Amino acid sequence: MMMSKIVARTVDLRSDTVTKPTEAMRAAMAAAEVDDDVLGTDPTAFRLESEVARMLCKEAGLFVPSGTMSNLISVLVHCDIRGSEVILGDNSHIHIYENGGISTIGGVHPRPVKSNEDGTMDIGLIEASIRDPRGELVYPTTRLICLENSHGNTGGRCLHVEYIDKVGELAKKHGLRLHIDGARIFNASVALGVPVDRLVQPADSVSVCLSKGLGAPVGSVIVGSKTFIAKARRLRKTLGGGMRQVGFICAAALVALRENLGKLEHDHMNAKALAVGLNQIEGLRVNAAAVETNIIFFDITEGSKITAAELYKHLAEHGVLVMPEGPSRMRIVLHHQISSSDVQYTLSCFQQAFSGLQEENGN
Ligand SMILES: Cc1ncc(COP(=O)(O)O)c(C=O)c1O
Ligand SMILES: C[C@@H](O)[C@H](N)C(=O)O
Repeated sequence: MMMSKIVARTVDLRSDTVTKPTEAMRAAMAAAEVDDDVLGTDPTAFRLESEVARMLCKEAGLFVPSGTMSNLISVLVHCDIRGSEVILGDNSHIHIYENGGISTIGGVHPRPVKSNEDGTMDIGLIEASIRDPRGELVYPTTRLICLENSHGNTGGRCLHVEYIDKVGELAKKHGLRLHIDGARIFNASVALGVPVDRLVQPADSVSVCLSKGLGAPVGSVIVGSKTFIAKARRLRKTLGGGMRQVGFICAAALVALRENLGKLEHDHMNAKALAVGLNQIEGLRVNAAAVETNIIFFDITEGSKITAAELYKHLAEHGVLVMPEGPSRMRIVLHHQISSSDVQYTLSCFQQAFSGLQEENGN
């Protein structure tokens, strides 16, 4: 009878969304002061919204159940007139991983521009994509530009403050708004050594995920002007995102902000160490130099006798969980619940897979 292997250790590298609440978060949740957030009287939600707005130097904040909803609300508030169009990266999370919600729910037309390998879009291409108002009889109307920082699908690359400033100037020149999908904005801030408020200074709105690298169990906060946030609050209710005693989950997010912001740099160091180690394994290809934050994409190279399926199975059997991204491509995301020892263990599992499995395949 085939005995299933007892997994001695689990190293969950699928995403930074997989973290479990810490004891401090659980204690804060249990003790949270709560009230009805739809009626605007949950004191812990207000504390979290105020803290995130303060950190990003924006007038106000709004707690939202997910990053997807925070992006949807932000785009729909900025593009509240029929026929609106948003310029965004063709490899951005909003364009790829949010079910086209801005169009299917919001009726907003996407105007995708090529996402470069560093997560940027060429400024010239952005400007060339802005609709000429003289063609308003036939064209959609450009109203918004969306950036993503750090940029998930290009491997957690950071958009530099000079670039964001230039896009902000372009938006202002053309009377457009700028939204930043800042699901991992704190990762970018730490990696660049730029204060987070400076990094988002030109943005009219930012969505910040607390449930990613910061390790909160749930939630995002949108920040922007008081007027913008008032409209966002109403749209949140329309979308069913207005919840009652959210103070329970906001309390955990406050702990995450307090306790985990300082751990992001260690996540980045772990990611770099793992990327360098993986790149030394024959049969794997990693652009270790491009690993700036907590995300690693790697490919199984041509000629490697090991398939992605075999590697995935071998890793899973040893408790290492990664995210398949294609026939020969996978993703690893580091977070505060991955230790340096986990990194070494993971590397040894990869090394064993390539040496062990390739022997099995008669290499
Ligand atoms: C860059 C980026 N934006 C937005 C989201 C959406 O966040 P959520 O999963 O909370 O909807 C994610 C991932 O989940 C993301 O990686
Ligand atoms: C896959 C994507 O939706 C998610 N934000 C992640 O990075 O895991």
